[in-house]
Amino acid sequence: MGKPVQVLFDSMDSRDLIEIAILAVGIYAVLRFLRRTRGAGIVRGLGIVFCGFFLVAQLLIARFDLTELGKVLDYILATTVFGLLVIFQPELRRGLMLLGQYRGLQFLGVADELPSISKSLTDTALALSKDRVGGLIAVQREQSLQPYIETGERIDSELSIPLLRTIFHDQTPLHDGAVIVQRGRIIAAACQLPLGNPPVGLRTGMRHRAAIGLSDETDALLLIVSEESGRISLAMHGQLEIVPRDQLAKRLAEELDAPSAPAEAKRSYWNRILRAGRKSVTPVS
Ligand SMILES: Nc1ncnc2c1ncn2[C@@H]1O[C@H](COP(=O)(O)OP(=O)(O)OP(=O)(O)O)[C@@H](O)[C@H]1O
Repeated sequence: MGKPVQVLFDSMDSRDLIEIAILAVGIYAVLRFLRRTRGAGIVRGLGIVFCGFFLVAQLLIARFDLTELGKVLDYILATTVFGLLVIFQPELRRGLMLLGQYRGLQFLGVADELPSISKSLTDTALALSKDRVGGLIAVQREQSLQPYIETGERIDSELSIPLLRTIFHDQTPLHDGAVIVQRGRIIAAACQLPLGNPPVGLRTGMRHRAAIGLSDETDALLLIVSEESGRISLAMHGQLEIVPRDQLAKRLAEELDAPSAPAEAKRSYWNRILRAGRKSVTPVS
């Protein structure tokens, strides 16, 4: 066993080392990108099985010169890559979306200008709070909220304050659940969100738990208006932040209006690409 390994090392030149290094960096980047996504378990499981299988197969092919088997394995490899593209389509889409938002590409007209929605959201929340109407609005940022959109009723309308106030009015059929805002538009209402755990010592109901849950699973920003107290809160990264009314406009502008959006804008582009599939645990300041 020692001899073939020795032969292998002796036959390697600097070009092979460069190729191995590039492959290692590529595999590391893919694994980091996929870490803590819903496909991470599949990658780990399938990855170990496939690597073992291919290593043994390649050794046998080289040893016994099994060219036909080699061709079959090439087909299997191509099919596997195609299958992985299908399985990780949401993650790839998110990566491409980040690419579109990269400032360096804006001169190509790749990145779209999004309308500022913080003003409309502030006015909506203040009005709901004043009328003691409960509200829950999820604002999609980089991670797609498509699975949650599909649990509700599709709307696709401009972000209109009267429409939001109407949706959350407790006599309307769509008032139960969350509204989802995507790219500056109201995309769906009455959406069901995953429930999270409230902070220790804070008594909260389902609306706040749903906001914490989604903000823990995705990078969405959640705006919550309490029906009981009129209190306005934001949820991000699994944390709930009670926001005084006079601070709401400033906080929403900081989080949503691109030039001053602190956490996301300051993070380097490649860092964001690599972290796209992961949950952030940064506490809200
Ligand atoms: N999984 C969920 N996803 C989205 N919305 C939900 C979910 N569960 C409950 N809700 C919303 O929360 C409402 C009930 O809120 P509840 O009174 O339990 O919460 P709360 O956090 O105490 O809010 P409030 O302070 O407004 O009373 C429901 O009518 C529904 O609109």
